Amino acid sequence: MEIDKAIRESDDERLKTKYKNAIFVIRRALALYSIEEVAFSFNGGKDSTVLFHLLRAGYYLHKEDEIHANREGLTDHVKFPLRTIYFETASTFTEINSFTYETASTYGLQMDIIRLDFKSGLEALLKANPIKAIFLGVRIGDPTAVGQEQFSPSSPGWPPFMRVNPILDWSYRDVWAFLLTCKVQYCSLYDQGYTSIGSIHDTVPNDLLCIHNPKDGRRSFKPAYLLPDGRLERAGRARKSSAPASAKSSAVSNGDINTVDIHHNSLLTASVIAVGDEILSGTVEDKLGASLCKKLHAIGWAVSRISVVRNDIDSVAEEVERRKGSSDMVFIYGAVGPLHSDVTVAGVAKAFGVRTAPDEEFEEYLRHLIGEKCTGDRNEMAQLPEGITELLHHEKLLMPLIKCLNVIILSATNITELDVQWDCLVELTRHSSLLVSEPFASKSLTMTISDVKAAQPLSKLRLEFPDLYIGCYRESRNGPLTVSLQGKDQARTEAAAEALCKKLEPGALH
Ligand SMILES: Cc1cc2nc3c(=O)[nH]c(=O)nc-3n(C[C@H](O)[C@H](O)[C@H](O)COP(=O)(O)O)c2cc1C
Ligand SMILES: Nc1ncnc2c1ncn2[C@@H]1O[C@H](COP(=O)(O)OP(=O)(O)OP(=O)(O)O)[C@@H](O)[C@H]1O
Ligand SMILES: [Mg+2]
Repeated sequence: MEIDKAIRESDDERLKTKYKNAIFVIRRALALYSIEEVAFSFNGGKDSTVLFHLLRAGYYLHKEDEIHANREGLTDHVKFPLRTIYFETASTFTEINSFTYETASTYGLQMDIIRLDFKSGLEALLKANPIKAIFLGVRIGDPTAVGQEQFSPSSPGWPPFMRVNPILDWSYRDVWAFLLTCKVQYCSLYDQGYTSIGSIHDTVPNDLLCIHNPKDGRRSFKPAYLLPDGRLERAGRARKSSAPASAKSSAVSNGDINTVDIHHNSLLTASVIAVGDEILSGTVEDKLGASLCKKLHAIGWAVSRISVVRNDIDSVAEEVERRKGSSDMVFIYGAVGPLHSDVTVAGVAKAFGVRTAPDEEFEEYLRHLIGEKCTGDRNEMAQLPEGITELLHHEKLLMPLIKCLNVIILSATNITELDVQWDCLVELTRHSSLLVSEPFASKSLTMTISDVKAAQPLSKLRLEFPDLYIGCYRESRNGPLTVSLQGKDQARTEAAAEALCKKLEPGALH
């Protein structure tokens, strides 16, 4: 079997391991389900092309075992019997379409072309066929991989089947190592700078592969397998899902996968998460949370929640998962480092459903900082969430800041370190408008009247100024009551202060 032979003859040990594991998953599925009960979801993309050849190899090996044939007994051209499903839409690239059809004809695939959306199409397919498991070319780092394992039942609300993901743990580099080692055909778009292919409406060649010809000013693109950093595979794709709370996601073709075009007029919200058993036991007092709130407020951000969680991956993951969806930005600190209790980075990875993987760039920084003690694969600190991490460098920082989509991991352990990291962050994100927001216009009034007397005028004020935040606090039960008025419009805050003064009896204001 030519695929199996090509991998066996290769000296790429990593590829061999990935291949072996994927074949194991495929053979496991073929042992669990009959051929009529499995299907292969093929869309002509690079990942499904890899999966297709793995399935051919896996099926061949499975068959070989099943009939106890010697190698001569089975020819290389064992017919591929898996039902293959292709969801075709009007917005599919013609190159993808023709590659899919050509592959089907070359290998004699029994292909079902479905022209419905995924869910309805799968419902119809399952009604008409006894399918129990579907092979997919989903990889960790794909947005759709969140929470998936090699065998994952379909989501609630979807028709029931097992999703089988043999290449879930493959990296971008592994995919290209496989396609090139096995010398198999792939869709021509990948030779034109496309690195991940969606619909014609949301996909462009990856700018990181762009070459400018200085003579005629023309742009051309290098092939996909030359992309130096696989984490930027989706840089040619428009961002869709998981946009932060009030951020308007935008198509990105500038190579920065994490760029988010924040809508300036809306109120931006942040969550702050501290990680530390010692804070929860009262051994250590958390000062960073309050400082971060002050800093965020000063640049016009509203902090919607500050929480403290235990040094435990699941506790961190659970909190980050909740906050990353409800806030525009999440700031997390504590438990960053190489100790057993330093679980923040892993927790963030888990919240995004990605694994942690060694980051060469980060490792280089660590090497400078801690020298040779920091060795390749044993260096836990160099493991960062794969596919979603951006390192923010600043000359004043010994280590770059870690940004995972809308979560910023701060390594500061005290106020002085936090001040430095914060200033660098603000400076770094100034031009990308990441943190830019209208500052708050605030006004404070101190009143000497009782809460009972203040209640009614304040209630009325709230109805008149629903666009403002009206807060009250007192430093002691018998002391004065401070009313704070905050909004994004100076004139409105002034007007509210004036309106409140009018509502109060003379002398009530301090
Ligand atoms: C065979 C197959 C099975 C799928 N099963 C699920 C599922 O169980 N749950 C789910 O949320 N999405 C499921 N999807 C949808 C994908 O997760 C995802 O939305 C789609 O592949 C993304 O394509 P897009 O980037 O073009 O939107 C399935 C898709 C296919 C093709
Ligand atoms: N239109 C479709 N028809 C059939 N299967 C699909 C379709 N879209 C996605 N899939 C399944 O989902 C998997 C993941 O899709 P994804 O777009 O991430 O990968 P790909 O298309 O194979 O490669 P690329 O990342 O280069 O686009 C595919 O490998 C395939 O199994
Ligand atoms: Mg694709």
